[in-house]
Amino acid sequence: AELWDGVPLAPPDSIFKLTASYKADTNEKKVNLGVGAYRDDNNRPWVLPVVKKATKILLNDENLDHEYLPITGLPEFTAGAAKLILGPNSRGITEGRAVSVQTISGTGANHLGALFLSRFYGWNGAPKVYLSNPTWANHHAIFKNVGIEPVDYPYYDPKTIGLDFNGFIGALQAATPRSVFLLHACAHNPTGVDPTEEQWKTIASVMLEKGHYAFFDCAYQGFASGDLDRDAWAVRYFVEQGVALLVCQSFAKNAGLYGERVGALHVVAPTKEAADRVRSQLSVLQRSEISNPPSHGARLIALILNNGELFEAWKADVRTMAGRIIEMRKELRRLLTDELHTPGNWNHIVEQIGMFSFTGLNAAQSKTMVEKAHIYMTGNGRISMAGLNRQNVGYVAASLDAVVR
Ligand SMILES: Cc1[nH+]cc(COP(=O)(O)O)c(CN[C@@H](CCC(=O)O)C(=O)O)c1O
Repeated sequence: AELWDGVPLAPPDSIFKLTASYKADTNEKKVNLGVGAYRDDNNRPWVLPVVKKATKILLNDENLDHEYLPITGLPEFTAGAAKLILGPNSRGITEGRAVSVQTISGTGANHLGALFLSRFYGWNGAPKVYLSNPTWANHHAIFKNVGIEPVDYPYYDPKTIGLDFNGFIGALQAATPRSVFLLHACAHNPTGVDPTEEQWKTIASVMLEKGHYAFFDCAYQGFASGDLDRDAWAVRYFVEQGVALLVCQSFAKNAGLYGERVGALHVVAPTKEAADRVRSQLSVLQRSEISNPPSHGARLIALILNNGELFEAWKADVRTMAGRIIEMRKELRRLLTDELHTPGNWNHIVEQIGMFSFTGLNAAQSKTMVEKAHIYMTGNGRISMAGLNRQNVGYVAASLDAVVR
């Protein structure tokens, strides 16, 4: 047999394939509503003004070197990142129970968290993780890669194009005690449907009662409401309530640092002594995989998080991005409802929050949007609202109207 004969041909990743197809498309009407990456009103990637400021500061820093970072990353980055998501006065931080490790963006945090659980969590039988149905395209592969079997929990209700809250709670109650549930902290991907604060409180109380573990994935802090603290509410509430948890954090979207791969994993342990042991094992795992993380993006975020003026400027930039997306939600819903009188109810376009909208289009309709209208979107009906702008929103609305009629 030839070397690698046993290697099967894997299918291309759905989201990255969409981006490649969009780039290859020569039709001047093409619109990219695929990858969850922010674009300004001229459909250009947006380098946040605050990131430009921080970059200049770095470039003028005579002492800047290219030495290794510690295995757990740049300390002024991880400390700032922990405060950002857990809250500046979090008991997890003040009691020394929060373990923070800089990772290769949000994906790296998901991976390291999953790898750690696969090795050290007290599993009831075969390792498994409950993932929302639907969830981010990459979640299943991340957990399978470390030997944790993904299992779906009900999350989205196609009838209401909203949250299947009863199904979700039912799954929490039916699962064996101390099961691991992945929770989207805010701006659920792909549905844009988040639990209300009241619903989060019920979810937390059932998880406490059952001893479940909350594996939070937070890739869009600031993108849902435009307010960094509001979007961290669920995570902070769960820490306060004493739910066992970890949080995966990404700065790809809210800082526009997609390709710099800036993220962190925060594990909140029950005691400081446990935290020290968890940190030591996370370091062993990180060392064998990447040894230590890249410095550039972490330095930018550390400057922004630890300098009052830059932090305020960043909050303004986050509000700009969230604000433009919310404007596009309103405009798309207005066109469909008031101008085109498109069949169906389109209120979910404005009720959903964050980067994405789950349109309710089925696979065939989504396919038609790509093939006929050159509007690139995922097969599950998800559109990235950041791909909309004043120039193309009319064309997208007309195309949506055509496929649903
Ligand atoms: C829920 C979630 N978690 C983690 C990540 C990882 O992000 P990063 O920090 O870059 O590793 C993403 C990005 N998902 C959007 C971007 C492309 C991708 O799939 O990755 C998306 O769904 O379009 C998420 O949507």
